[in-house]
Amino acid sequence: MSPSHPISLRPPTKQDGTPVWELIQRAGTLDLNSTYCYLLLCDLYADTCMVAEQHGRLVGFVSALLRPDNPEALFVWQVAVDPEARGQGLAKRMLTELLARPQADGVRYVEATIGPSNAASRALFRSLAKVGDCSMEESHEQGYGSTLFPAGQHEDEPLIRVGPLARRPS
Ligand SMILES: CC(=O)NCC[C@H](N)C(=O)O
Repeated sequence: MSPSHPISLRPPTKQDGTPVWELIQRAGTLDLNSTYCYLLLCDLYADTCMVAEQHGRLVGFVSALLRPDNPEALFVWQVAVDPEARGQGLAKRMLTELLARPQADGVRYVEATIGPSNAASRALFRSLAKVGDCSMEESHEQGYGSTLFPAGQHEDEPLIRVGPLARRPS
């Protein structure tokens, strides 16, 4: 896709569920969840999810939720960019715009689990920490170790925590 076509961002709707599933397949770097899971995220968690469209085609997706045990923490589940839309800062743009939503007003920490093979995501969160002038911590204890997955099926997913983010002026 030529970079000349503008990319627009918006909250998802349930109609995006299958195109998101197809995007995650194309991205090839994330756990492919069920179509139902993406339908549910796009429908019930739209306030903290984002889709990116270019020329009518889905090229980016972020799924996230406010942690039930700590509403000040936004847990970012997946960040996906279509291979043809990479190199334009789209992942950072989606995350930044997600954090700018009113629903994210109380967010002080951004969390995610990132495996060693997902260098792009790790760099994204390191960049978020730099822009936010805050720290990025990593915890294997609070993440999801490979032993929690079926034997040999998954790499470690240590928890990454960026924050504290500055409070936005009300
Ligand atoms: C931030 C991010 O994309 N994490 C991925 C977690 C996990 N491997 C998944 O794909 O759901």
